Amino acid sequence: METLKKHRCFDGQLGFYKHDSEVNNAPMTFAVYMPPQAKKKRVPVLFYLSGLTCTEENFMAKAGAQQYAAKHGIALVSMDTSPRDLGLPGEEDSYDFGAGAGFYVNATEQPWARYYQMYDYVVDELPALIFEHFRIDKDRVSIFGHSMGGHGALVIALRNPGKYRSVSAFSPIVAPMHNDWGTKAFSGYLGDNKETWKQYDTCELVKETNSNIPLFVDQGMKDEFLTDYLQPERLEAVCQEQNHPLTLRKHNGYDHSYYFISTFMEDHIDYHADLLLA
Ligand SMILES: N[C@@H](CCC(=O)N[C@@H](CSC=O)C(=O)NCC(=O)O)C(=O)O
Repeated sequence: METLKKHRCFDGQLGFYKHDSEVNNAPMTFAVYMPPQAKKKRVPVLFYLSGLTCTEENFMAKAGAQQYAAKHGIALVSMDTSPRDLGLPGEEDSYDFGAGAGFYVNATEQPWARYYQMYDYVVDELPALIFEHFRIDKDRVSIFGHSMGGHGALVIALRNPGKYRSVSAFSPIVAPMHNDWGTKAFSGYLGDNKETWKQYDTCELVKETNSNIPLFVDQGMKDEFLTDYLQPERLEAVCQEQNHPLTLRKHNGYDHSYYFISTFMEDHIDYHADLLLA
């Protein structure tokens, strides 16, 4: 693991790192914020999954989360949204597929399958690396994310009952099987058999999961992607039908940006802190 840069931040330390990912067969970058409490003891950790086009830095630079993580004594981890610079055909052609758009799936289609194993990366490989190198309590782990990363966080929590203490999302893509972002990604990474897509679709998983983990979601009602890509009404309907616990807060006037995310970041960190520090 190579340290790229470090910054003191709210009396803790924010570091940017690079390592050779075994599951992705490629170098990956990630960031870790260690709160001041970690100087003396192991701390819980909150993983953040970013949206389309993001690297690990968007969240650390724009979300304003470190001040709340420092207050509660929680570590934050963010990671790049895909491997990069692989030279694959089409890798850089669009913002919603290939580099910056891994969709947190394990690709099965060529040429992506060898490199785009982002589900396994987030669920297994990166946590193992983090637990080895940082003073973190591996039994107190939560997850959240934004947009494509909100989709990733919800899917990962629903598919891994007991692994995460809590999950939340800003403006998540809750039904990728039913919009152009999701169908483009899933057909490219997973192929045409839609049965294989269901394991990565939050609304489908709510019907099947053994997990009863509550879903905490914030959505801006002036979000430019609301109707065509985010479709929170689908999550509302399926959670009601399945009696799955959901808190969906709708915020008038807010868009899809990090201005929205930073506005409600304190609520999300407080929510996770309640469960991580219980
Ligand atoms: N049209 C834009 C789309 C990219 C975009 O809006 N990305 C969002 C996430 S969208 C869903 O996953 C984002 O978080 N951007 C980074 C940021 O710092 O705001 C484009 O072409 O870039």
